[in-house]
Amino acid sequence: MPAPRILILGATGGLGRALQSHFSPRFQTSTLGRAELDFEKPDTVSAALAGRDFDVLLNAAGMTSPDVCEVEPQRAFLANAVTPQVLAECCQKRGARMVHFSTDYVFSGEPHDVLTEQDETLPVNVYGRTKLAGEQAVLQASPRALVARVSWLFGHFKASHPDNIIQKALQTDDLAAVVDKVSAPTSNADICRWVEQLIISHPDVSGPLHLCNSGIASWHSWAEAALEIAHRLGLPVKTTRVQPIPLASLTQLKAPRPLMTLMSNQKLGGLLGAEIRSWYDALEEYLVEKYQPK
Ligand SMILES: NC(=O)C1=CN([C@@H]2O[C@H](COP(=O)(O)OP(=O)(O)OC[C@H]3O[C@@H](n4cnc5c(N)ncnc54)[C@H](OP(=O)(O)O)[C@@H]3O)[C@@H](O)[C@H]2O)C=CC1
Ligand SMILES: Cc1cn([C@H]2C[C@H](O)[C@@H](COP(=O)(O)OP(=O)(O)O[C@H]3O[C@@H](C)C(=O)[C@@H](O)[C@H]3O)O2)c(=O)[nH]c1=O
Repeated sequence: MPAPRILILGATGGLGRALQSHFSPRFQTSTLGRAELDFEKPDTVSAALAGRDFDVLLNAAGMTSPDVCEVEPQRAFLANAVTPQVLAECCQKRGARMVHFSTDYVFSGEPHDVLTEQDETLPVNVYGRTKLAGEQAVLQASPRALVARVSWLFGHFKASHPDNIIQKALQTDDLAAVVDKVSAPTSNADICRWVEQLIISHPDVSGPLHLCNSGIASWHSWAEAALEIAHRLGLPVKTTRVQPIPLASLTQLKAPRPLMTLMSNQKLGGLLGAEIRSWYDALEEYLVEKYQPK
């Protein structure tokens, strides 16, 4: 079978840039940016895809700030649900496979065991509701699509919580992070490797699939882990200790956040035939690459 041609949407974002960087040296890859396809204009999708040759469409674009989605629900619905649906319809028509990225925020956050692909979804904010609507619309339009739910991303192309806390700790020892919110931090680089294996070795896998590193973290333990690693790497952080605070104390947030969204990666591990490494190991690798490049 010839190598699939890959079209990446959202290639200016954190995950999209990682996908572009991973796939472009290995596969024939192209991208469509906001100037060519505005996700708030679903009626332009068909024209934007015309003349594009691809076998796999990776959709990492969308309105990703829960707080912006909360105050712009119609725009969020267009970007996160309607346009993905039209993309899926186009993929289905041309026999292409769509990999659509979704989120742990489709779950309610109520106390629960680790969440499997079969567990009930019940988002608590507009972002989660529009992402869930997108999942359902994509799978209805293209049953062979893969809905890749990811959580708490980190990596080279966009600063996230560990980068922010390290930057703060270089200035001050007065740090706080939320302790009662848990999930699995996940490496963008690992997601790229998993997606490549899923595309090449599992062309028939479809439906929701949880793509996350192993282990559990709170925003607090994730922060302290990042600081301990940074300290070990010789960065002059002023502390490795972070004050634990409740999510309820972040009164500036416009969208409610779910508390417990830890997803099971058992199905992913079974498909790949390998243990999925822990978020801690993946975070350590990322910080070594960032602060001690070879
Ligand atoms: N970051 C995280 O922790 C998590 C992310 N996810 C999901 O993973 C995926 C990738 O997230 P992430 O990389 O963080 O996202 P980013 O916010 O970093 O990137 C979003 C991408 O979408 C594009 N985009 C946004 N609005 C539009 C629009 N109207 N038209 C065209 N393009 C648009 C952006 O383009 P531009 O540069 O032009 O703005 C950018 O390329 C998303 O589906 C997200 O829901 C799920 C769970 C956690
Ligand atoms: C981690 C953290 C964030 N914050 C603040 C910073 C920011 O304004 C706000 C939200 O932080 P974050 O952006 O990290 O969290 P959030 O917007 O909830 O991030 C989400 O992104 C979307 C795309 C997802 O799908 C989720 O899985 C999740 O990763 O909370 C704190 O005050 N303390 C903390 O410990």
